[in-house]
Amino acid sequence: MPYRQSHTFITYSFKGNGFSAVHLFMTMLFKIFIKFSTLLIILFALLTKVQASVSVQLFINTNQVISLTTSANTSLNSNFTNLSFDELLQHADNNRSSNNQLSVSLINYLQSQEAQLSIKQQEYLTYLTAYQFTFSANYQKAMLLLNQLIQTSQQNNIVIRSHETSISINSGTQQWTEGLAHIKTLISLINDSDDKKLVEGSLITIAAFFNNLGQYQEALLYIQQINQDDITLQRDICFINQQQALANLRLFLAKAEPFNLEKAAPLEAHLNDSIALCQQANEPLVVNLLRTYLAELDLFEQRAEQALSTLLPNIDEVIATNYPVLINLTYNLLAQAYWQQHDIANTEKYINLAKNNIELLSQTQQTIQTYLLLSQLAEQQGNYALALKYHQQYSKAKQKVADEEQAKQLAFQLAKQSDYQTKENIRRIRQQNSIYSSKQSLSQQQEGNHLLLIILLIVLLITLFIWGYKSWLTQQKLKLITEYDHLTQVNTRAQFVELGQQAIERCKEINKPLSCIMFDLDHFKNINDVYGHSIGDKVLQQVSTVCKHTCRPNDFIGRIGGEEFAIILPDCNLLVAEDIAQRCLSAIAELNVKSLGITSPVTASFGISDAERVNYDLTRLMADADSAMYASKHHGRNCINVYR
Ligand SMILES: Nc1nc2c(ncn2[C@@H]2O[C@H](COP(=O)(O)OP(=O)(O)OP(=O)(O)O)[C@@H](O)[C@H]2O)c(=O)[nH]1
Repeated sequence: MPYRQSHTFITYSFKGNGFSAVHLFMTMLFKIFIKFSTLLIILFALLTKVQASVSVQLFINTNQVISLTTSANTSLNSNFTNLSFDELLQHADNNRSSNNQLSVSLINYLQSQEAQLSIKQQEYLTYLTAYQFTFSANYQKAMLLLNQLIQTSQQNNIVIRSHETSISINSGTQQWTEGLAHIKTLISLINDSDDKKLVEGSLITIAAFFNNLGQYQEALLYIQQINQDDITLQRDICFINQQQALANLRLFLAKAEPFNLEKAAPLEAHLNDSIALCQQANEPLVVNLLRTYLAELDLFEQRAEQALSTLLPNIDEVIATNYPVLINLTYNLLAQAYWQQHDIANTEKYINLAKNNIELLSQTQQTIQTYLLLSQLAEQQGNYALALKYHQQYSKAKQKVADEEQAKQLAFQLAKQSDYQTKENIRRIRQQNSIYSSKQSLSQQQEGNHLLLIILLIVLLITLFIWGYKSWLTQQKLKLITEYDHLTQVNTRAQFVELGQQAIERCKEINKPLSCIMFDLDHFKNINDVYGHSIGDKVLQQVSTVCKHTCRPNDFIGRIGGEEFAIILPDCNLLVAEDIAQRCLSAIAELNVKSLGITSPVTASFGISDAERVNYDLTRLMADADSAMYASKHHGRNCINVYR
C-alpha cells in the first residue's frame, strides 16, 4: 500500500481513535488521585508534628552507633587480637570496600568495645559504620550518622569524609540538589585542607557524583584537577581511572555510531589499563564495574563474543563482591550478549537472574533494558500475557528514568546558575520532589495522639492507591492491544507513528540524525495466490522476526501496511541506515522459505530517508522513504534506494 494514500490515517491516529478519550480520562483521574494523596500525606505529617530534629535525637538517645547486623558477631579474629583500637579502625577503613566482610566484623567488634574508645575513635567508628550502611544500601541509617558527624565532629577529616559519603548517598538516591549543596561545602573545606589524600578522595567523589548526574564533562574537569603523579595510593589511582573511563564511555556512546572500531579502540585500551591498575590495587568491585563498561562497549559494537569473554570467567568474583548493583548489571549484560547471539536458553537464564534483585535497585537504564529483554523473550516464546506484563514494567521504568533525567538537568542548571546554593532554587527543586519528600517525612513519623485518624487516613490512602493503580493497569492493557500487530508482533501503524514522533522530536532537540527505512515484499500477491494465505502469513512473521533481530536495540519497526514495514533508526545517519537496510535485505533473501514449500526466495524493495533533509518532519520523512522504496520497485525490486 503506497504511503501517500494513507496520510489521513496518520492524522487520525494523532487526533485519537476513541481510545485516546479513555486515556485522557484515566490520566485525569490518576492526577487527581496523586494530588489528593499528597494532600493526605501532608495532613498526616502535620497531625503527628514532624520534627526536623528527629534524626539527631535518635542518635543522641541511643548514645552509641547503630549495630550493623541484628545478630552481630563481636568476637575478634586471632590475627587482630594484639592490635590497638587505632590500628583496628585503620584496618576496618583500609578494607572497607576491598574486603567488606572483614571490615564489618572489625566494626562489630569495636562497637562492642565502644565504652573504652576515645571520642575521636568513636567518631571514626561512627563514620565507618555509616560507610558500611551505605555499602549495603541502608541509606537512611547511614544519613542519620553522617548528619550527626557533620554537625558535631571537631575532626576536619571526619567532616570531609562524611560530606563525601553523603554525596555518594545523594547520588544513589537521586537527591541531586542535596548532593550539590554538600559539594559546595566540601569544596570550601578541601580548599582549606593540605591533606592531599583527603582532597584526592573528595575530588574523586565529586567526579563520581557528576558522572551519575550525567554531567560527564564536569566530572572530567574534577578528575583533571588531580595530579595523578602525586598519588601514592594505588586504590585512588584505580578510582580516578574508573571515573575517567566511565565519563569517556558515556560521552563516546552519546556521540558514536556502532561499528566504528577505530574510534572505540583508545577507550577500550584505557578500560583494559584501568582494569589492570585496579587489579593491582586489589579492588575487585571496581575491576568488575570496569569489566561491565568494557562489555557495554563491546555490545554497542555488536561484539557479543567479546563481552561474554570479559564477563563470564569472572562471575564468581562479581558475586563475592556482594554488591547488588554490580551483580545485577553483570547478569543483565550477559543476557544482552546472549540475546545478540540469539542464544535463547542463556538469555533466559541470565535475564531471570538479573530480575531476581531488580527491586533492590533504583530505576535506571539497566532496569529498562532488563524489562525490555524480558518482554522480548516472553514474546519470542509466545507467552504474550507475560510479554505484556514486562512491557508495562518497561514503560513504567522508562517514564521514571525520563522524569529523573529532567530532574537531574534542572538540578544541575539551577545549581550552576546560583553557584550550587540559593534557597529559591532549592525550594523549586523541592517543589518538584514534593511527593517524594512527603513520603520521606512519612517514614520519620513517631506515633502520636491521633492514632485513630491516622489509621483512617492510611486505609483511605491505600484504597485510593489500589483504585488508581487498577485503573492505570487497565488503561495500560488496553493501550498494548492497540500497540502491537497481532500477526507479526511488531508495532502497529498507529503506535509506530506515535513512537516515531517522539523519537524525531528527541533527535531534533539534541541535534542527532535520524533515518527511516521502508520496505515492501516483492510480488507478495503471487505467494498468497500460489501457496495460500496462511503460508503468506508465515512469511510475514519470519520477515518481521529477522528484521527485528537485524536492527539495533534502539531502533523500532512497524507494520504499516499489509506487506509493508518501516523502521525508525534514532541517532543514525544514512550511511549506517543503508548498512542496516542491506543486512535486512540479505536476511530476508536468505530466509528458509523452502520449509514452507516456497521454491524461490522471498525478496523486498527498500527505501531510505533522512530526517535532517525534511527538517525533522515525520510525515515527510515517511513520504520520502516511501518514494525511495517505489523507486526500488521500478528498478527491478530486491534493491535499496536512498532518497536524496
Ligand atoms: N497472507 C497475507 N497477505 C496479505 C496480508 N495483508 C496483505 N496481504 C496481501 O499482500 C498482497 C499485496 O499485493 P500487491 O499490493 O499487489 O503487491 P505485490 O504483489 O507484493 O507486488 P509489488 O509490491 O508490486 O512487488 C495482496 O495479495 C494482499 O492480499 C496479510 O496479513 N496476510
